[in-house]
Amino acid sequence: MTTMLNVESVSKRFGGIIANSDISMHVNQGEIVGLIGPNGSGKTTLYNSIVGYHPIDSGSVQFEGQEISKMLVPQIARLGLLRTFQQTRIYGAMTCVENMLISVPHKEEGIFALLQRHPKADLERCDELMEFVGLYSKRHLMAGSLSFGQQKLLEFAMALMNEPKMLLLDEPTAGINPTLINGLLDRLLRANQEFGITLLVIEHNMRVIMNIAKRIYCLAHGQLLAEGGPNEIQNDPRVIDAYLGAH
Ligand SMILES: Nc1ncnc2c1ncn2[C@@H]1O[C@H](COP(=O)(O)OP(=O)(O)OP(=O)(O)O)[C@@H](O)[C@H]1O
Repeated sequence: MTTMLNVESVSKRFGGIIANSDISMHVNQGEIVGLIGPNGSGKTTLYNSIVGYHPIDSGSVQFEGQEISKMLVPQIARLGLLRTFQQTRIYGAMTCVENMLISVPHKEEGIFALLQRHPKADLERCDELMEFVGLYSKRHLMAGSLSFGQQKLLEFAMALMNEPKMLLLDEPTAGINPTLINGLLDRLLRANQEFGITLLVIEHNMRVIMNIAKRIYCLAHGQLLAEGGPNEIQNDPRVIDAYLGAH
């Protein structure tokens, strides 16, 4: 198995708060791996450290064997490693198609040039992905008129526009109704199987993460608490304690 993402002894503090302490983990090519932990355990900080949102204090992050811990977000994105956010980041006053088109970082062109030019390949890919996430009939509607769950699907499609090799998803199902959750889960699995995209998924919904991830890492108080298969993790007394202790 080829290691796609390798995180070695990563630490990050904010003033007196140790958000990540000596975290090591890896994700193999083609895997879906879960990242869980109570609120404030350091999951989002770890994502930000991986994709270059802030410098890490110590440790190493490698993507496909290349050290990326000193690189900036756009450089890392160009290598094919992207993250999504807990809160959707779409422009409500633009159509779904326009949101899709501006999500592709184009050759230093301004947003207006990009919207006028509509590269054909991008438009075709946009249509395919709108179909893929089930939003084709809504593609010319303002993104702000979509339900929250549909906006999450749009955001997922926007990430796919960049043809990532690996996506870090931050609570993809948060705030979505159960019917749409199943639809989103199905899309995540298909993106993994059909497009070959490796996934690391932060998720508070245990049913979801236990269903899609083959391996799960659990953080608590900024440290790696446990790693294992869904059953192992579900029955690990340290994980149970961390969650019970957090409520
Ligand atoms: N920019 C920042 N400045 C100061 N403290 C921060 C910053 N970002 C995160 N922290 C702190 O680091 C710790 C870990 O936070 P983080 O957001 O990574 O946890 P999380 O596991 O993602 O939580 P949640 O599940 O609630 O999103 C928390 O104590 C948080 O307050």
